Amino acid sequence: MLFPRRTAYVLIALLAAGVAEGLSLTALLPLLSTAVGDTANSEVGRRIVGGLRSVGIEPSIGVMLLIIVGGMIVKSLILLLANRQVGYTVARVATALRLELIDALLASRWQYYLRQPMGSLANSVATEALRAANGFEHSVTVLALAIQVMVYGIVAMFVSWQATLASFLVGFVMLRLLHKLIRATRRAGTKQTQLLRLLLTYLSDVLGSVKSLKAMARDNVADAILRDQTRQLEKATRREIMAREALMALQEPLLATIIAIGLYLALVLLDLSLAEVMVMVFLLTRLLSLLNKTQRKYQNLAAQESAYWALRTAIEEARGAAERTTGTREPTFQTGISLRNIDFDYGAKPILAGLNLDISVKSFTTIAGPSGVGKSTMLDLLCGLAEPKSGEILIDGIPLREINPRGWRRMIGYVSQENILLHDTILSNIIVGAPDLVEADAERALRQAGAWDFVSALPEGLNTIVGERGGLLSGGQRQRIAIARALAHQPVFLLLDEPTSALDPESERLVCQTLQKLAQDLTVVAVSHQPALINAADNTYTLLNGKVERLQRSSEVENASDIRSVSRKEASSASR
Ligand SMILES: Nc1ncnc2c1ncn2[C@@H]1O[C@H](COP(=O)(O)OP(=O)(O)OP(=O)(O)O)[C@@H](O)[C@H]1O
Repeated sequence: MLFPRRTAYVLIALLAAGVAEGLSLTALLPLLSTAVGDTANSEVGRRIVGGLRSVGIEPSIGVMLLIIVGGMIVKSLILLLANRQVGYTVARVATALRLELIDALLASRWQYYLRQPMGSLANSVATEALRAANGFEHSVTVLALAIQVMVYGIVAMFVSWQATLASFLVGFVMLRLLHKLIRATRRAGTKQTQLLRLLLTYLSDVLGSVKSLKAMARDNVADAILRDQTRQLEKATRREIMAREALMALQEPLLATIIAIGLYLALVLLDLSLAEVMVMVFLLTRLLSLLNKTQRKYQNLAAQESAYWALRTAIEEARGAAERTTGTREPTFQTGISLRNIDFDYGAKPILAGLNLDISVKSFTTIAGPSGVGKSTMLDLLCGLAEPKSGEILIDGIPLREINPRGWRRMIGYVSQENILLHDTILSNIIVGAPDLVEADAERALRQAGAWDFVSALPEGLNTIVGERGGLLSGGQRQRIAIARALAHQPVFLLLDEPTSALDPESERLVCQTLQKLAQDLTVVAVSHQPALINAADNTYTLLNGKVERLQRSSEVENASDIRSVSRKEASSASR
C-alpha cells in the first residue's frame, strides 16, 4: 500500500463525510412525514421525532430542513478537505514512483543498465508514473464511494430492510452482468501499457539516429514502423473507450428496471406509507447510482492499473540487479594499479584472458588495439563498472572488490567514447553531479582541456546552451568539454576512451600536452589509436587476444596502422 497514513486519513475523512450525509438524510423521513401529515404511520419517523424531542429540539419543518442542509454542508466541507488530500497524495505517488525507478536504475549494475532502452525509461517516468498515480486516485475514489454506498444502505435499512436487501441483491446482479466490460477495459489498458513502452523505446532510438537515416532518405522506414505501432495503440484505446461507453449506456436502463422493481415491491407488496416510499425512492436511486459510479471508477482503475504494475516490475527488476557494494575499505592511490590474470567475457564471448598489467601512479599509459578487442571493457574494469570473471584488480595492493566502489570512483576522471552532453549550459555540463564545484573549477578544467579559448569567445561564454546531446557544438568542442568535465573535480586517476578522435591536430597537440603535464601529478590511462597521443605517453600497450603487449618504441609511431602492424607482429611472434 502506498502512503498508508495519508490513505488512512483520506478514508477516515471520507467516512466522516458519509456519516454526516447519512445523518442529515435521517431527517428526510420525518420531514416528509410531517409535510404529508402521516407521522402516525411511520415507525421510523416516530422514533426520529422522539429522539429529536428528547434532546430538546422541536422537529418542525424548518428544523428538519436545517438539519438536512447543515449535514450536507458539513459533508461537502469534509469532502473538500479529503479530495484536496487525495490530489496532493496523487502528486506524491507519481513523484515517489519516478524517484524509486530512477534511483533503482542508477544503483543497478552497469551491464543491466546498458540493456535498458532509454525510451522505455522515459515512458515509465512520464506516462506510466502518471497513469499509475491516476490509478491510485481511482482506487481511493472506489473505496470512498463504497463507504458512501454502505452509509446509504444503512440509512435505507432503517426505512425498509426488505426493499434495501432486494435492491442490493439486484445491484449485485447488475454489477456482475457488467463485469465483462471491466475485464475488457483491463485488457485494453494492459495492451496500451505494452504498446506505449514499445513505441517510446523505438521512437527514442529512431530520433537518436535520425541524422544518418534522413541523410540517406531512409527515415520513411522508421515512419512506417512508428505508424504501425501508433495504429495499434489507437485500436487498444478505442477498445477501452468502447467498453467505457457501453458500461455507461447499459447502466441507465438497468438502473431504471431496478428502481421500477423497488417501487413495485414497496407500493404493492410491502404496503409502505407514502413518506416512506418517497424516501425509499430517493435513497435507492441515490444508492444505485452510487453503485454505478463506483463501478465506473473501478473501470477507470482497471484501465490504469497495468501502468502501476509495469512500473513496479521495472523497479523490482532494477533493484534485483543492484550493484553489489560489498567493498567497504576507503581507497588510497599511492603506488599504482595492477591487473592480475584477468579473465572477462560477455556471456559466450571471451574478451580478456589471463591479462596482466601494472600501471604505476603519476604515469601516462595508452592502450591501442583493433576495434572490438576489449579496450573500453578494460577501462570499465578499472573503474569497477565491470567485474572480472577471475583474477584480481589491485589498487595499492588491495583487491578492488574490498574497496568502497563509490569512494574509488570519486577519485576517477572518465571521458567516454561517445561525448553526449546534457541539453544545458557548458557550465552545468562540467559541474554536473558535483554540487561542491564552482565556476572557477569549470574555468580551470576548460583551460586544461584546451577549450577555454573557444568557450570564452562565445557570446554567452560558460552559460552557452549546448543543445540536445551537445548538438550545437562541433565534435571536437564536445570532446574537449567532456575532458573538462572529467578534470573539474581534480581526479587522481584519469581514464579516457579515444579522447582526441574528433580533434584537429592543433587541439590534439594541446590535449596531449595537458595530459603529459597532468601525468606529473596524477595517473592517466587513455585508449587511443592516435599517434600523437601514443607518442605523448610514457607507456603504450596493445591489446590483442585478451592480453596486453608492451609496445617497444624504437622510433616515434607515425600512424595508427603502424601500431596495429607492430602489435600483430609482436602477437604472432609471441604465439610462435
Ligand atoms: N555490454 C556488452 N554486452 C555484450 N557484448 C559487449 C558489450 N560491450 C561490448 N561487447 C563486445 O565486447 C567486445 C569488446 O568491446 P569493447 O567496447 O571493449 O571494444 P573496444 O576495443 O573498445 O572497441 P572499439 O575500439 O571499437 O571501441 C566487442 O566485440 C563488443 O561487441
